[in-house]
Amino acid sequence: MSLDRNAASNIAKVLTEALPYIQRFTNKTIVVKFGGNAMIDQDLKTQFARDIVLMKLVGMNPIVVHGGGPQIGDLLKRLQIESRFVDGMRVTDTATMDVVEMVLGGTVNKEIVSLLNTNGGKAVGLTGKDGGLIRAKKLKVTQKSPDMAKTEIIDIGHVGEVEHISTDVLDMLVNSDFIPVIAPIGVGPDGASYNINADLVAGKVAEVLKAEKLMLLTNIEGLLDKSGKVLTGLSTKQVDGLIEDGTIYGGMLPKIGCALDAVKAGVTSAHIIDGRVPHAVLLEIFTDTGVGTLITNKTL
Ligand SMILES: Nc1ncnc2c1ncn2[C@@H]1O[C@H](COP(=O)(O)OP(=O)(O)O)[C@@H](O)[C@H]1O
Ligand SMILES: CC(=O)N[C@@H](CCC(=O)OP(=O)(O)O)C(=O)O
Repeated sequence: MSLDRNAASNIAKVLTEALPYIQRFTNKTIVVKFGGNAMIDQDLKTQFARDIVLMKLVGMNPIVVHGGGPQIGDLLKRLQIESRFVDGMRVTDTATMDVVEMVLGGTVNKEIVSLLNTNGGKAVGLTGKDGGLIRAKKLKVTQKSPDMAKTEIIDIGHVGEVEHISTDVLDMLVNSDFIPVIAPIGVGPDGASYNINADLVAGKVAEVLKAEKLMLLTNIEGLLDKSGKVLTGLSTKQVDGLIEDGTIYGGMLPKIGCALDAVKAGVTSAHIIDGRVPHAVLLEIFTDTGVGTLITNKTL
């Protein structure tokens, strides 16, 4: 392919305009969570892969953590296994855990690895079991009793929370110019598998790697208020209020929770952005004001 002089000149202009942003983020770790809901369109997936490869080629260190909730849901349906969620977490019995491991560690992880590789990257896929990457323990979920008189612990099965992230395998891959692609499956001390919400894994990975940015790509413009306006720059107290009055519910609960935790733990900024927008990742990096919902320690 060869470009005419005008087109080449436009590209040169765009590239030089990108230079300050590239310099700002060179050698910085950027954790990108690719949500299952943002993963449904083939063109978007390819654009996502090209964005990540470009980030790597210009010297940033992208780490991909992926979800796959809708993809797990599809296979469960085909197998006629019922599924339900509590506070954004899938209740995971043993049969469901097998499906989760198959879909996240198998189909979805390998599809993203393959897309990154066919677009010029060097990606390696991992679950939390590989290299002891994610040590997990059972997540305890509490709920108010129907009469609201007491708080009860409810059992949602093989759902985990991150206890420890081992950076050894990630450091090794990043130092050899690989792009790690992480499926959110944790391992207990006895080798048991745990299903972990992908946002929570992305947040913890960003924390332990002291990432510059945590980007959570989803299927909505950002955190919205009741009238549908994108909210940004929120304090912890404001977020608590929005949870209490029901503005934040379901899958947005772990997302906002891990964004706040990551920033409190030293990640410079966390962003909830619309993965349905073409090149959402690059738009975030190359825009001063950012897109979607931004959380920084200035706002907490
Ligand atoms: N206040 C809110 N603003 C935006 N989305 C919200 C809000 N509260 C709940 N949600 C829901 O959270 C969803 C995003 O979470 P989820 O479906 O788990 O996405 P992902 O698969 O990307 O992790 C949105 O599509 C929306 O239905
Ligand atoms: C415990 C729990 O809910 N785990 C999630 C893991 C996948 C995920 O988080 O996928 P998204 O990012 O696409 O929602 C699940 O089973 O759906």
